[in-house]
Amino acid sequence: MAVAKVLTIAGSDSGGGAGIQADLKTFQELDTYGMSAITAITAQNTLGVQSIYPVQPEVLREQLESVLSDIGADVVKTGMLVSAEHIQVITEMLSKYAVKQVVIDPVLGSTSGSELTKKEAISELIHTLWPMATVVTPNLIEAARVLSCPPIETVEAMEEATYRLHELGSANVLLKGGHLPGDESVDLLYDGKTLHHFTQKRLNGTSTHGTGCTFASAIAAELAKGSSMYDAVQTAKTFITCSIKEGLAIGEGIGPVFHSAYRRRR
Ligand SMILES: Nc1ncnc2c1ncn2[C@@H]1O[C@H](COP(=O)(O)OP(=O)(O)OP(=O)(O)O)[C@@H](O)[C@H]1O
Ligand SMILES: Cc1ncc(COP(=O)(O)O)c(N)n1
Repeated sequence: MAVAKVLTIAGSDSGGGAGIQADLKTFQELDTYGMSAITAITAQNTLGVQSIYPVQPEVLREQLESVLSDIGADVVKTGMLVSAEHIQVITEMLSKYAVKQVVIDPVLGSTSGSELTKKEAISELIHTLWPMATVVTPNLIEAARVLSCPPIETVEAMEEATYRLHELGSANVLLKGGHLPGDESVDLLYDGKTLHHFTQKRLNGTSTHGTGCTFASAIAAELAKGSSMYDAVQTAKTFITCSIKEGLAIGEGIGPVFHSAYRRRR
């Protein structure tokens, strides 16, 4: 049986809501074959990130070499990148194996406030990996940090930021508005020509741990199956909206989204 293959390069979240675990669950729910290369092991739960143990860049390189030299990937998706050295390994391996589609979720920190990618690595990310992306999926905080601009708090400021982010060289920009003040969550997709708005009434669910990882992974899975960028984002939007609506009230802190909710929807 032919199957679309998706590789995530990200950190492990022991709590299972974000990172590698969220990515693999999402790939599976969308009928693709998921693989992983781990950048760091985090001890993490719904209350926050207790500790972070980066893997050596060489260990990351070996995982990528093993997977890409044998199985290959229709799409590679990245999350927590840790450091400039890890980013250098990733760009080198994506070039070596001529990976055609790359989804970059520029995870800089966790919602609970822990730094997941070092500040000094942002410039490496922007100058090397970012221009290789089929699509980048920053949230509003990440976008403001990458652009060194004031907080993005309106749809107009989001539009302006999207145009500026596109100048950094990715084929598409998907700016996520989950943190936008107001009663709508607006995401913008820009391919250098057309700007699309994906608007969703803000859901009140409090189990939102892993929304960003899950959303980017759903886009990656749909692209791997051959969808256009617009259709991939449309399906990913439905996937994340269902997952937030059915978010899980587990743990003492911010619960995870429910990755099976899209499959179980009526
Ligand atoms: N309360 C909400 N209601 C509806 N959609 C939401 C809500 N929060 C996030 N989303 C959607 O979830 C997706 C992820 O967006 P968000 O801006 O939360 O990413 P993120 O900040 O990277 O996620 P994370 O919280 O995992 O770090 C986007 O499509 C966004 O519109
Ligand atoms: C390993 C890993 N990757 C990404 C996130 C971001 O997810 P969130 O912002 O929902 O905490 C995380 N907490 N942990």
